[in-house]
Amino acid sequence: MFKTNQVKLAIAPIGWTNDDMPELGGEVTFEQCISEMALSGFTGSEVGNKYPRDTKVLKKALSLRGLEIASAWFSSFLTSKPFEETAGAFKEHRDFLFEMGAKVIVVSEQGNSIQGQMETSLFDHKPVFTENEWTLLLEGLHHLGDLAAEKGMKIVYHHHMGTGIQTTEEIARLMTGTDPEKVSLLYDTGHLVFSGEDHLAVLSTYMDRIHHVHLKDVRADIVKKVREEKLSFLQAVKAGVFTVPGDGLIDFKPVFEALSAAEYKGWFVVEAEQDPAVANPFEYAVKARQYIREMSGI
Ligand SMILES: O=C1C[C@@H](O)[C@H](O)[C@@H](O)C1=O
Ligand SMILES: [Co+2]
Repeated sequence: MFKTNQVKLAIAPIGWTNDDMPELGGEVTFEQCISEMALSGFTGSEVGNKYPRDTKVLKKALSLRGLEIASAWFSSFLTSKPFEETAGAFKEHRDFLFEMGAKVIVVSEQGNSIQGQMETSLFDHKPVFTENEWTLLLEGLHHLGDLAAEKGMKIVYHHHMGTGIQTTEEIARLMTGTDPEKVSLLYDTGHLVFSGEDHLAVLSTYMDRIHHVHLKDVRADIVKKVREEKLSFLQAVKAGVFTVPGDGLIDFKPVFEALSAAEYKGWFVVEAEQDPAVANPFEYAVKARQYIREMSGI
């Protein structure tokens, strides 16, 4: 299906230690995490809070295990703080990723976000941007795209539950309001399906803007529970709303077929945050690796 030199397969450390709730997997070491990633057959990783920030140290630890850095998350506050604050932090993050050899930078707007609030009902209190916030966001993203281009890199925008860019309509406004040369899209199956969006329609509509993919599956019974019990995003994660591809309700075959037909080039990142005390991350990484091989040939 895919040409093997055009796509690569990574896994995010969030299944081992969760940066949004560091108590989940707090006891798991950096070495255990990256060793298990390599042992389960992945060749890349995103960056977690236990990863050394010294690029020489990090490169050595990763190359010993045949791993590369695919990208890393960046929280922008374009709608809620002066642009200079986001720009300063972004440049530092960009330079770190550039040094690590990554080509794309994951950006998600966290102004007014409720994703980090433990008690806020996800489906009742999702932020909706005002016109002024839309302007700040779109202009700010163009500037971040320019800063990324200084290093030959791209920003890939991460739509996310509990933020101002979650639904199909919000993604559409973001895509039509930004220059494709400056702002690309990160496609995250789990967030779209959790939100109730048609993930295949989003994929086909924005295929030419998608330059990074997060592969996450969703447990249908937990989505129902989150809606009925008005849980927050973090409570949903703790309850097990996300899992690895092949373990939830999403059929990944059409996702891979569409991306392969469009000759997608870049990283696929398995990203399935759940409580490592309940879902052993190594076991789930092996399960994901096997399912992806069966579904895509990667
Ligand atoms: O890419 C991601 C990074 C996490 O911090 C986030 O909460 C998760 O859900 C996600 O998709
Ligand atoms: Co993601």
